[in-house]
Amino acid sequence: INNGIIVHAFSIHTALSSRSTTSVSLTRSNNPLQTSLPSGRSITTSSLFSTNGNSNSEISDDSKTLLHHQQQQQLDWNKVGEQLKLFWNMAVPYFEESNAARWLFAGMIGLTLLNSGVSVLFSYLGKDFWNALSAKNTVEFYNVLGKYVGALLVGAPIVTMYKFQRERVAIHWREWMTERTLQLYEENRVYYALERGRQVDNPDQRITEDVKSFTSFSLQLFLTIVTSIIDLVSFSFILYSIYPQLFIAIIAYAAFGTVTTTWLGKDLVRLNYDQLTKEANFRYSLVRWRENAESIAFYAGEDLEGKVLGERLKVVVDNAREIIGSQRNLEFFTNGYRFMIQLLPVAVVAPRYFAGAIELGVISQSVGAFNHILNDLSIIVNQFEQLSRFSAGIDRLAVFMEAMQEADPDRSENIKTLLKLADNSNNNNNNTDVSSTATISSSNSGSEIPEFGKIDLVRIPAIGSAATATNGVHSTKLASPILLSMEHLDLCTPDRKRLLIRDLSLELKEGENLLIVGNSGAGKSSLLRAIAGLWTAGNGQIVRPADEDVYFLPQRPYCTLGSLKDQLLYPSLENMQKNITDESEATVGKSHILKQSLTDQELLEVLEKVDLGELAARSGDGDPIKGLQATLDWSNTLSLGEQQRLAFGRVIINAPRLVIVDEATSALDMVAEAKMYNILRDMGRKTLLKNGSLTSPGLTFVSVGHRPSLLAYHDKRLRLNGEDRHVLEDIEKSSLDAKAFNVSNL
Ligand SMILES: Nc1ncnc2c1ncn2[C@@H]1O[C@H](COP(=O)(O)OP(=O)(O)OP(=O)(O)O)[C@@H](O)[C@H]1O
Repeated sequence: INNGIIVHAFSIHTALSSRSTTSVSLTRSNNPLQTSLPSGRSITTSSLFSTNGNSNSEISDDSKTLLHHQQQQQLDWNKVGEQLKLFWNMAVPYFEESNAARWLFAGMIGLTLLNSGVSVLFSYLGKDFWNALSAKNTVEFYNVLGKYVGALLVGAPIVTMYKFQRERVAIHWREWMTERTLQLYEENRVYYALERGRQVDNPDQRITEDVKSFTSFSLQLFLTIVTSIIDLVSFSFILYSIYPQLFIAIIAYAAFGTVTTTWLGKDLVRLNYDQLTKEANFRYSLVRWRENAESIAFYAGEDLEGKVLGERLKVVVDNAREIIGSQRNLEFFTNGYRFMIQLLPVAVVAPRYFAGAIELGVISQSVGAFNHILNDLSIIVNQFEQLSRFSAGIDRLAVFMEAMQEADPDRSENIKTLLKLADNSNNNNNNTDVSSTATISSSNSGSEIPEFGKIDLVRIPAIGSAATATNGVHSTKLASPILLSMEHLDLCTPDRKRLLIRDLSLELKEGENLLIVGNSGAGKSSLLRAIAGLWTAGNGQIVRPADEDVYFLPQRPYCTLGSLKDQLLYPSLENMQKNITDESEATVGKSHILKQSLTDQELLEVLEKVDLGELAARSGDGDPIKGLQATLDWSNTLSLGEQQRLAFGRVIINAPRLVIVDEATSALDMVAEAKMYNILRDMGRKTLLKNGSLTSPGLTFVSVGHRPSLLAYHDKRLRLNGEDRHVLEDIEKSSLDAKAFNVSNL
């Protein structure tokens, strides 16, 4: 049918020519080289005829904020101003900050102007071409043909470079914006706050797809508007000079098209927004399945997983069906609207042609000019679907930016400065002084406990002035200083609905190791989260060493993507130990700089100490040094016990002052557990210096655990019994031998 309409348009063209004119094909392209043909050109109509396959169709999940925004996702003209402001705030920082951006952009504008110039040039050449042809003026025909070829040689590279430059800007902008967003996401543990606070769905999707479509479509839209304005001015002159009445016809037709399209497509914005979310939910289920493949296989849970996936797929497909239904309704109109463009100007001008007032070339030129102008005036008609997706994308990005800002209250209050300041506030979470940390935003609904505020977390700067650092051990003649203290600590869950610990005060000197025990759910791990600064809801104060001096050993160690060596150094980076003075220090923060420089041989000794001596050789097919560089899927390759021992190896390498151990030996037998704790205790031993003074212990640890055997390695025990009941007591070493393995002792 589509072709039929084109053929029909052809025959009209042929009929217009009183002499036998050659038929030419109709093209729809934004390529100005083609616009001289008596056909419709369109920068934008091509998108209407594309398959509308949503290339950026993904994203995810469910949250209150999301629902709220979805409800707002109707095409609402009052919202347009708000959206424009959001767009401006997110787009401007790039051009204000990056010099390269301004140059690239200027190049693109220059090429856009040239591109439009080529359009106009070909419009005139086209007119002459058709006139010569219809007049059978051979000399003039070959003359125009020659000019045509010359113009092609100049025009073709311009058109090519114009597109290339546009893509260059899009990639550069995307890189800049993704880096900024990632920086905001990782700073001050915002990624953790967002995850726990469940403020936004699928940040991964927002950082990848939403940023990408934001930058590329913004440019496309901008260029469409610029070329439309240039076209409008240049072709209006042409058209007006041909026949002023055509001008009035165009304005009326474009206004009619815009109003009708907006009305027909009003549901598409919301549907596109939903589609992004639903696609991502579907994809996320598959990722979760992959990540938990073994557990699901043990449970034989594939039926259930398959059912969940099937349900999510159905939701995706149902929404997609609604979208194509809406698109169909919209396209009934837009396709007809577009084909009318071919006929309308010819119908208006034809009587003058039949009367002999104008030549065929003038008709051809008027069709071209009419098409240009109408397309310029019909941006909304032609781009409606893309605009609706773009609008949904702007909203998703803005919600994300706002959530990142809320997750870290010290940040600037508006998106524009947020994006700009991201660079300057780099790594401020690694300050050693008192600093606020990521706040878990609460949903602020339900029964919050009103009197609780924020726990004050004080990070003591690393020793350096009062005592001398020597390989992670410092000496002092004074009594051991306090390493960890809590004062009147009240700890709530992040939603502030439950009080887990009330009025806890304790002091832990260097070298004094603390064991935290209590029933499941009593708040043991939560207390560790508060020490880490992950949970801040409550009252009171926690004083502890700076981030670079604290190391956390969770029950399930995280294995990073990378080599065996990367696993050992984690979270330090390999090159950090080699060159800590270069610019990398500025970008990765102190806690990622190793305090000691270790050779591969020394790393192998560390593996030996944690009973993983053969792991390197095994991974390197017999060559342990090669094994250190081996990259495997470590979390699925190593057993949990091996991963836990590897984590103790990390402690040796990272040489912290305070280690927080959260059931980190749960997968080990008693002998291995003893070995790991003895490593920690050895690192904590005081040594006698030549001047007669004792060094302070190099390492202190706080453990959470259920096993009675753990008592032997600790000096104090904190028993949490829920809410305001807790007991802190010294562990009597003398009484341990007999009771150590008696469960009731805990
Ligand atoms: N993000 C959260 N929001 C609200 N409540 C939470 C959150 N995370 C954990 N909790 C609740 O806080 C309580 C304390 O959890 P925590 O992990 O500290 O227990 P635990 O004493 O370490 O238990 P276990 O010995 O089983 O590991 C639990 O009841 C848990 O359900």
